[in-house]
Amino acid sequence: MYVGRFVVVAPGVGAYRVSSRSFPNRKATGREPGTVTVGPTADAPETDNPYVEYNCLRLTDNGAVIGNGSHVDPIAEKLDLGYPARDAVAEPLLALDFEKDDYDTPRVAGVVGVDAADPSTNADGPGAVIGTVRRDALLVEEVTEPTLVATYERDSPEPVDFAATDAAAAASEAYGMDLEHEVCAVGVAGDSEGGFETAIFNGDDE
Ligand SMILES: NC(=O)c1ncn([C@@H]2O[C@H](COP(=O)(O)O)[C@@H](O)[C@H]2O)c1NC=O
Repeated sequence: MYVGRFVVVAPGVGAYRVSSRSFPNRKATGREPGTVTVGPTADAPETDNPYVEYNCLRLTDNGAVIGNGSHVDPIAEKLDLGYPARDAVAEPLLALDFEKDDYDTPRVAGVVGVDAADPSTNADGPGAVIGTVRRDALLVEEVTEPTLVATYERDSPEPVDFAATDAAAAASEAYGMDLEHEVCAVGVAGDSEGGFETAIFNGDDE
């Protein structure tokens, strides 16, 4: 099955995977501390598609954000400002809406290390929030078990088997899920000092 990009979050751990039919020549790169960017590899054909290069992971003092586009940055900014995680996810998703491409591609996002409703406990974790905006819906919810939402087919949050508890395992487990056209994945998990660890998996031949 092809589901496109997807997020998995659970309390204290999360992963984001790029799967792509149209733009497979991409990788995830940690360009600066606390930020991971998806972008083209050196051999990728040029494109003017505005949706294929973006920050897919941002760490804040109030939670870690993952997602499939430019909404990741304003979600991180709102967490930094102390917004409840539910609102930090919902507002940018609603403002930016689904992508204006040939597929009305939904935006998907997850935050780990948060309380959904009370910003004063955001940094204490280990809660998680997942969200998506589609042409027909805005869905944002707190989760207590591993939950997946994808751009296509599996486009409402649903429980998923996900065993990883650290960042490296989360990235490789998401990359290895039996869903077509895997490209790269990132993982994030709370660490023992109240911060986050992150990992990137660009496939076995990186
Ligand atoms: N975030 C991404 O990595 C991403 N990659 C592709 N898209 C969009 O989704 C469309 C379909 O891409 P694909 O055939 O690879 O699933 C693309 O034309 C582009 O508008 C993306 N936008 C949202 O998922």
